[in-house]
Amino acid sequence: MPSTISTSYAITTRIAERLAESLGQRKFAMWFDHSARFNYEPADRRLTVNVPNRFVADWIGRNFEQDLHQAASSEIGSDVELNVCVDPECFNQPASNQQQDAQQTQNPDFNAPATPPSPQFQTPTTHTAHPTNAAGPATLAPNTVVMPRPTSSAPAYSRKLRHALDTFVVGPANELAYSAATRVAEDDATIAGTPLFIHGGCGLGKTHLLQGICNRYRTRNPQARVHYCTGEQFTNEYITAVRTNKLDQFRRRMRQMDLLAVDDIHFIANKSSTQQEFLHCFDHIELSGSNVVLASDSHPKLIKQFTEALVSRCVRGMVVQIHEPDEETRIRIVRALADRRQMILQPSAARELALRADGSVREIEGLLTKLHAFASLGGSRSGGLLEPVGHTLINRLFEAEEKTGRRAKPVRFNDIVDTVSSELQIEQAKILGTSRNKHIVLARSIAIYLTRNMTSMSYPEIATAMGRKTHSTVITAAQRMQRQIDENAPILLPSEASSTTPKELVDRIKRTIKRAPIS
Ligand SMILES: Nc1ncnc2c1ncn2[C@@H]1O[C@H](COP(=O)(O)OP(=O)(O)OP(=O)(O)O)[C@@H](O)[C@H]1O
Repeated sequence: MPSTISTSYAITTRIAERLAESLGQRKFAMWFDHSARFNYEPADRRLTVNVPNRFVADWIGRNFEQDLHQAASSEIGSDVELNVCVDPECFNQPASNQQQDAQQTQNPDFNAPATPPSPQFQTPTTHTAHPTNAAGPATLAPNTVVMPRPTSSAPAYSRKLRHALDTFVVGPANELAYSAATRVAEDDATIAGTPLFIHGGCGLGKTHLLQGICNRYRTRNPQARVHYCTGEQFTNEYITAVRTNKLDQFRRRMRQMDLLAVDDIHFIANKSSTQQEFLHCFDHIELSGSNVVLASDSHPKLIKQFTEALVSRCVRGMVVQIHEPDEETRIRIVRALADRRQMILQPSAARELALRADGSVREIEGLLTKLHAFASLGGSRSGGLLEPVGHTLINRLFEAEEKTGRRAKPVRFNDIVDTVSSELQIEQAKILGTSRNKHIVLARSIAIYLTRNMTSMSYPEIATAMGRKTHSTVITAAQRMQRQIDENAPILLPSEASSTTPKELVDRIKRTIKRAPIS
């Protein structure tokens, strides 16, 4: 059994337990025990609740959305996407089919070349009121409804898209993406029919922008047909349509959209038939002057197994990247996210958190959730209630995280130079020196770029650490590295057998630095 399935199983069990605790056993038993099936997908931080009919979906959506969110985010440590899906079949499946079902999610495309639909879509799905271990026979536990099960149906009730453009904090790293998003959302006639492709690392706000676009578009055009889904949901909807002989309906619906937003579009990369379907849909929408907005973790040209046709459609529109936010933006993001949780942070605490949290905004979110819990656990009334959270509490949180090994100590300049030196097999003295050899210059630029991104050091401080009198060369090096990452032209290093790209190289070194044992 793939470990992700058992992990997901364990997580959904705990989420259900938390939910039962917060709702009370009676309410939980009434609405979830026999009529809900949970599936958590860690990669997407998405919790799907499968229910047998629309009535239950609506009820759960209206009455328990907050509790579900609360239960899931306290378990995961950050907010999750929540879907409530009607899937009657899910409640007819014998328990023995569950493992098969779970394994079949690993199948990348339901109708990979020239094969009939895979059994995934012929096998009836399972229901049991109790948690079932995907690895073996059902184990019964009262009042818990958990079963890791893939989502194979389109969400019938998708909770209201929660992100708005107004709550997006804009800074140099994301202003281009934000401005493009605003133009699409406001139906700017000069870009009608021009697709928008937003790409960037994990947790940097792509979903936020896509949902924000849909929400604003809908507010401005209440009659408009707007559809937001992930690449995975698009795939599932398509597969379901094929399986149920409703392909025509699916096509009509998708192709008539005024705005189609597909998040994590890379999900369809290795699925040839889904890609083809999406391409036709894309063409129809574009030709009618409507809008397609896509998001992915990479530039379209770098998504492996994207067909040439799809890449060309994507790149002829607006392709914009979101970068990791700079220090000032991060501080504003910390404040905005704290506001969302009704937490009051002292200014120095917001700064401290912004400096110590990792690159992604999701990381900041996770820390705020923990901070909130930490404050309550400590018996303090701060952390969202009455007293502002200060520096001390944040230091205590980080100390606790370091002790339990959940967080490495802050990265230091020397750690970075050390790692760059051993990864690229270039002596530290050379990295800190003035040689213009192109590989040494690259190593130096990477070290500077990562120091700027992974530590709180300012450019003048980095210059001093590098033994430079002024910081202008340090800024140039960081900018050059950013340019190389954006262009991402392959490079061949003497220390490597095959070529790599600057992004891959920088990400790899970053991961090594993060994995380094706490010294
Ligand atoms: N600039 C920002 N302003 C306010 N909130 C932000 C910003 N960037 C990210 N966030 C918040 O951080 C969280 C993660 O963002 P989001 O889910 O949009 O990231 P993502 O780029 O789609 O990540 P992934 O690729 O992992 O799906 C969300 O709660 C989002 O609201």
